[in-house]
Amino acid sequence: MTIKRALVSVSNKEGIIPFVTELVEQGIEVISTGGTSSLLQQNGVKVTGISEVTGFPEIMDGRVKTLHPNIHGGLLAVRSNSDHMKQLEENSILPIDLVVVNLYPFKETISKQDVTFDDAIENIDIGGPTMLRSAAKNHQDVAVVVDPADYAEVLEQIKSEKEVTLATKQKLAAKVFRHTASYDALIAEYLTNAVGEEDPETVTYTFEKKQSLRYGENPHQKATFYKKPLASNVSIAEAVQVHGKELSYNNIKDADAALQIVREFKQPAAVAVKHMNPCGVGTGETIFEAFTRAYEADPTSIFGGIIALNHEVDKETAHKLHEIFLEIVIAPSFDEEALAILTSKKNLRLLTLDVLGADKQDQQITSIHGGLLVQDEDTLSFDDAKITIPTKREPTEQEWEDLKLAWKVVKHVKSNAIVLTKNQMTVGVGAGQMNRVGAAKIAIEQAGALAEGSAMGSDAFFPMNDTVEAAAKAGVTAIIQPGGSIKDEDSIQKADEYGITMVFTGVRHFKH
Ligand SMILES: NC(=O)c1ncn([C@@H]2O[C@H](COP(=O)(O)O)[C@@H](O)[C@H]2O)c1NC=O
Repeated sequence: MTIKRALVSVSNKEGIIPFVTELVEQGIEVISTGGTSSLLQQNGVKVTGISEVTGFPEIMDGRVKTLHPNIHGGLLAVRSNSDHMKQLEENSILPIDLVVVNLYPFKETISKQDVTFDDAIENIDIGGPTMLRSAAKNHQDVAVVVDPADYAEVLEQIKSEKEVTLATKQKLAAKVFRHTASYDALIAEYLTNAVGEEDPETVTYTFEKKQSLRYGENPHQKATFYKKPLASNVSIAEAVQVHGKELSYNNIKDADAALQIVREFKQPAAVAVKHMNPCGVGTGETIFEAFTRAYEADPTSIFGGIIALNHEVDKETAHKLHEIFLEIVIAPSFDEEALAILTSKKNLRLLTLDVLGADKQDQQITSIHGGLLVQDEDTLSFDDAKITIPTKREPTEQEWEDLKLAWKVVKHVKSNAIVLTKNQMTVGVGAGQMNRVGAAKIAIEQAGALAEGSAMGSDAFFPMNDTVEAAAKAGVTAIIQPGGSIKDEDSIQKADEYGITMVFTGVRHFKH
């Protein structure tokens, strides 16, 4: 169907002048609203003002300008329905065949630091989505363009065929409903937060495509990486890749895990992650010291690992990183020499991110088959107020340091989790076991001789005293765990028997 009349009303005016100029050159009548029409006319493009069509002025600061039967009748009439066409005629309404609309910048408005509630509300577009929806519903007869990136294709078709193909109109309509749904989702989220509704009856999250991925967890799985529209937290989605191969699906998940761990530390810290679990965590006076410890924690598992560091990478650290095969190094920055050293590895992915930036309390969304689970993120770290020491012996200063490290790390290890630490590094990590003593045995075995004099962290309480027994036999001298088992007394007695000091945190850190 030949395109004879178009309606153009855009907030993002990028590319609109040449596009509409060409539409007019194709003999199309263009109707336009206030700001859009002024811009076009100033640039010599002849358009019909919206009020000439509606017979109404634009009122209430633009709240009502296109919301009129002369517009929506022209958009919604089914051209093959003789009744619809008769009604158009009876009411002197002319059909509109092409709609070019993009919306008030709600996302950009709410991302401003000093945005007021009134400002946000005023940037909720009403007339725009209404036209988009009318046109998209009637896409068989009407072409609808919401994204300036589609101007070229639409123009090309109009120039060669005087119309837009049904296939393109269908594609554009689907894009419109994705767009309006996403637009409304952001408004819903903003208002839901504003009124403090914590358990809404429906959730409508929206995410924007960050990149297509070559494949998912395995090569036969398709995958895409989507990000939140507004960056509020320190996220791998906001990291800048300065070198190396494209990130893979597994890289993104592992880097996210590494980031969450390294953010636990203010002093220089390095984290090596494999398959979502830390295989080595080290802290130190310098980032070199920290990374050396993270490496020595488990020189085998770090191979092919993801490294997150919370301070700038210097030359010395870069040399050390360069010696190993790694997938990713993520840090706040790399100094010039470090960058020169690390970029000599063609495939090594280097990412920069303000690792220690501020985070908002966020929600964690996990998908299951047929549903979603939503919870607050586990942001609790060390809660001094809940700490008790039920054993006879209290930790020494050194033991406290080791215990705190074990507690910070074990929180990020898949349950059941046991972590052994000693002198600012992890020496054993037992992850994802179906029983706690099994996780302890793995951590102890990995630590070998380093288990002697180490501290043990457990993500949840000990249901029996067998883990304390295993720890004692390996030479562990201090334990930190939530407490709260009905058999706590057995574990306390066992610890006292071996002279082990035990700290109860009163907080559990399951991670499934
Ligand atoms: N209220 C209405 O009737 C209405 N009709 C179109 N708009 C929006 O007004 C904007 C364009 O305005 P202008 O052409 O005045 O710059 C577009 O983003 C469009 O989506 C409207 N504004 C908001 O609701």
